[in-house]
Amino acid sequence: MRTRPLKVALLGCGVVGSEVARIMTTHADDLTARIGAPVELAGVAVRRPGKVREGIDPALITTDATALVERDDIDVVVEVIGGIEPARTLITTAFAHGASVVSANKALLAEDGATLYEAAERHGRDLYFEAAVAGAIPLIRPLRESLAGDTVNRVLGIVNGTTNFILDRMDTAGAGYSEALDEATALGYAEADPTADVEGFDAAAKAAILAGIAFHTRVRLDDVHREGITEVTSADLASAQRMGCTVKLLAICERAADGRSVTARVHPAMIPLSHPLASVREAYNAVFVEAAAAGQLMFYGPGAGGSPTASAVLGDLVAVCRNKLAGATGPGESAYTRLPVSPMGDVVTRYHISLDVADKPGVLAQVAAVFAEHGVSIDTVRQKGRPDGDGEASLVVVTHRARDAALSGTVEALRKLDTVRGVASIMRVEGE
Ligand SMILES: NC(=O)C1=CN([C@@H]2O[C@H](COP(=O)(O)OP(=O)(O)OC[C@H]3O[C@@H](n4cnc5c(N)ncnc54)[C@H](OP(=O)(O)O)[C@@H]3O)[C@@H](O)[C@H]2O)C=CC1
Ligand SMILES: N[C@@H](CC=O)C(=O)O
Repeated sequence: MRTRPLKVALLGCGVVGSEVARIMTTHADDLTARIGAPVELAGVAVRRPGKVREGIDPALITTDATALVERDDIDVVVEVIGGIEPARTLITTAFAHGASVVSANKALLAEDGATLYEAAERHGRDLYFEAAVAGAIPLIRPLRESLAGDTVNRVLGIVNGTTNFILDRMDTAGAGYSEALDEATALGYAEADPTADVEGFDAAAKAAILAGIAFHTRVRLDDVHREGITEVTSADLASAQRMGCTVKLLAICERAADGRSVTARVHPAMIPLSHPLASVREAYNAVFVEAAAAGQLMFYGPGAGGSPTASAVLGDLVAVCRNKLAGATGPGESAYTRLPVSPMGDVVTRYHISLDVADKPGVLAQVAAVFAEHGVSIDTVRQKGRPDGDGEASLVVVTHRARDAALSGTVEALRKLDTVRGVASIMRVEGE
């Protein structure tokens, strides 16, 4: 057992960072035993130095994060500031000054992971980021290490706790959208700017990271088709219930059948209540991984919040410290293939479309003809006249599997029909 402690610089002491610091203190002996050397918190960089931070020696607090990562005695930098800058520069500076890095920063990894991977490799340091995807759930390491000998074909799941919490509250408790978002924010699930959650940016960043690692290629945030939950209404949830479904924000990353391209997308989708993802409640996440030899694997657990995320950070910290003592580094950048990312139009799935139409003879045939012209086959149709007798009816069409581009063409043509007064909602149907 080495007695000289490994020194850790903590960048950020908010929801996640404060829990990392707490566990480092309360579990110091266990961490020492697992690593083979003590770990010491050598400095904590924050924006507001005057804020009271329970359990943290005020002498460790600094607002000069750059000076902290430039210290030559720092062994590991834990970056839990978030955002692109200054996080990116601080991480690359840390590598240059001899430290390995543990980060929870999915936004940065999805935006510019290549720069970080390259800097880590050039300086012979570790970059670990288990906490960046799906909170406490071990997912990055299984993909990077356990499944390294297999071929992953699909990754599908719920990877954003905030939006799952909101949809769950709206669906099961009849809560309003804003009320549920406020609750998720108070519980520490939401990003500093919750737009990242509700508009799907956070899930898209995670999808980019997952697709990159799963398919050994490079997928950036801009490559991921993204739709958030801001347009999901209680009418959508009620419609889903009538179909024996619920609505979830899904991240879906797929390798094409010929193995020559990939797709990555994030959008709300209806899934049957019998599907395991339908019972993922509150801020929990769940991810299915389908691999050629392993078959289907499911990963489930708390997807957000200070303590679950700190668990993943601490797991990485132990691994990185062990590597450091062994004079080694863990698995690095795995983007050894260059698979193109296909556009959303190439995705094939099913759709649930709600239309407001004129309630008169021939309308159904007219609508059906538009679907047929675009090669989109209809599975079921449900028409309901309005009780207020305003001459309009609600028409719900569920399609068979079709290309997204064909569905977009269909909807565009439907909007041009005089008898179609409006397209109330379009939602993909997954998991059947
Ligand atoms: N919350 C969660 O459930 C999860 C979060 N993450 C990721 O973890 C990271 C941190 O998230 P979270 O803890 O929720 O965020 P918070 O906003 O709660 O904390 C951010 C921390 O960073 C500090 N900070 C911000 N800017 C600077 C700067 N320029 N220099 C020094 N310190 C700075 C803040 O200081 P101050 O305290 O003074 O304001 C604060 O302590 C993000 O990348 C997030 O995406 C990942 C998984 C789950
Ligand atoms: N805001 C994120 C936090 C964890 O990554 C979420 O809600 O999932």
